[in-house]
Amino acid sequence: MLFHVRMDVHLPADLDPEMRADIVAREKAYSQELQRSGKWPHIWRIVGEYSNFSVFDVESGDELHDILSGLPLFPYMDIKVTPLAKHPSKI
Ligand SMILES: O=C(O)CC1=CCC(=O)O1
Repeated sequence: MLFHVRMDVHLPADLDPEMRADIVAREKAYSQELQRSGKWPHIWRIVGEYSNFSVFDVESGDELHDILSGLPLFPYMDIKVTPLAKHPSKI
């Protein structure tokens, strides 16, 4: 199943810089592992925002929920998930 996901990151301005760097580094490693596995085939920066558009290719909504809730940045994100289906005009 394919899901389109928008993630908006809201890190507190007063977050300790070392903690911030640690969370961002762990987020990158977590994300890149899922990209290598094929479960996270697209991630795009939204120009001018600390946000991304991503596409996930997973077995179920439950699997996606587990992946998203495991993101190190999850406590600092607003996330909007849109399930995708085949478009009838797609060639
Ligand atoms: O920077 C972001 O958009 C948040 C994020 C998700 C995966 C990642 O590596 O960074």
